[in-house]
Amino acid sequence: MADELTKGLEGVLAAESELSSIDGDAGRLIYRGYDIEDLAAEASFEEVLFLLWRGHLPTRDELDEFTAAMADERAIDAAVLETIRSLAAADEEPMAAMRTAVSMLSATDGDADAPADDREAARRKARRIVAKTPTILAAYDRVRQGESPIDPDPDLGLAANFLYMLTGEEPDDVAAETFDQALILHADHGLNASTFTAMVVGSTMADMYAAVTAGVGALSGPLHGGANQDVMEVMFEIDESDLGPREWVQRATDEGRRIPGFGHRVYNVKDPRAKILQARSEELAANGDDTWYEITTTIEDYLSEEKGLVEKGIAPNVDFYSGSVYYQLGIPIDMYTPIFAMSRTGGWTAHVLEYQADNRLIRPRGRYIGPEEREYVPIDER
Ligand SMILES: CC(=O)SCCNC(=O)CCNC(=O)[C@H](O)C(C)(C)COP(=O)(O)OP(=O)(O)OC[C@H]1O[C@@H](n2cnc3c(N)ncnc32)[C@H](O)[C@@H]1OP(=O)(O)O
Ligand SMILES: O=C([O-])CC(=O)C(=O)O
Repeated sequence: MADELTKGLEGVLAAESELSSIDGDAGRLIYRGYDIEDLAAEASFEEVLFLLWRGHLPTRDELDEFTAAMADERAIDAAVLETIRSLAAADEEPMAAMRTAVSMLSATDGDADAPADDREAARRKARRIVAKTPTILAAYDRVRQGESPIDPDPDLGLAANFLYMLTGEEPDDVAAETFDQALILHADHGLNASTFTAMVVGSTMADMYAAVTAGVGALSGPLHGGANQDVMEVMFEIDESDLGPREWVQRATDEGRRIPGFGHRVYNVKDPRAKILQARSEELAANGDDTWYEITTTIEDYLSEEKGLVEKGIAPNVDFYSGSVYYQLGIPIDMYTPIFAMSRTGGWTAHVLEYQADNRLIRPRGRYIGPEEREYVPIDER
């Protein structure tokens, strides 16, 4: 047995998957063979979910049926709504509220008692989780602002319906398309930390709710999904500072501060999703306030030209430009990571379904470096 320790499991091959592939040197991401750029330009989030779960792009009829079935599952139980109210009253972080509410969904799932190897029941649970998560998040945001939750509109796609439930107004085409594209871009990304977490839980043949709840927890950290909110916080800090963006980043990097939204375990070049989100951010800025777009590009230019970080492979990741896109869509900052999670539920569930179909318990080992042998001393003699 190899005894080499690979800290952070970097580069360790732990599973085979047909779902997504990343070329970290070329900056390329594909879902089941389709380039992310094509999917972002042409597909809808529902089409991508269908692709991830079923393995092929849907026909028009398949997509219509699938979209309607997803829309049918959007409503959440009154007890879940009650819990959302209590969490909002306690001023819980939205990611923590999401974690609790997603876990609670199993209580009213008609398939809750199905064994984990019931593949069809697992698929239905996956669909329900992805359909209900936007309803949970929109309700949470409204309730904490003293507003009533808005019932889902089955005539709207998942992305547009989320914005509608969040704001009470049907989004215009630009907002709906931009948001749909953001969901596509975040849906899957190989064995990232939260997907791997969900897979580890799934590999015990625990159910889909257990796996996704664990995934939400893993995504919440600032080294992973939490970075998109931190990017926006940095931009506010810069906007309020006496320093310009270049001077601010210079000081921050001189102090050894990590710049959120930069660096990635797999990409050695700019993340292809960051390029697409940058273009959307630029478009939105051209028709509104360009403050945030300007700050992000200035930071990127500085880190590239002055620090050579981008050339060293510490380049913008997906979180760097999503913040300014969401901000320009009027979405509250602490909802950015939950939105990431809302999209990634698609990837988590797809990986759990795929892994469980040919399951083996995931159980690595750790090297023990504690004392070899010590004599137990009774408590009163210590
Ligand atoms: C959706 C996602 O999860 S994408 C990632 C979102 N997270 C962020 O944006 C947070 C900021 N980025 C980071 O902390 C890291 O780049 C991670 C966690 C994403 C990747 O981490 P790892 O692959 O473990 O790289 P590691 O932490 O070992 O960093 C390697 C080197 O790059 C430097 N580095 C990495 N990220 C950054 C950054 N954002 N700013 C400045 N320097 C950085 C490190 O200081 C380190 O330098 P050193 O070798 O001189 O000590
Ligand atoms: O892949 C990773 O390590 C991080 C991640 O989830 C992403 O970039 O979407």
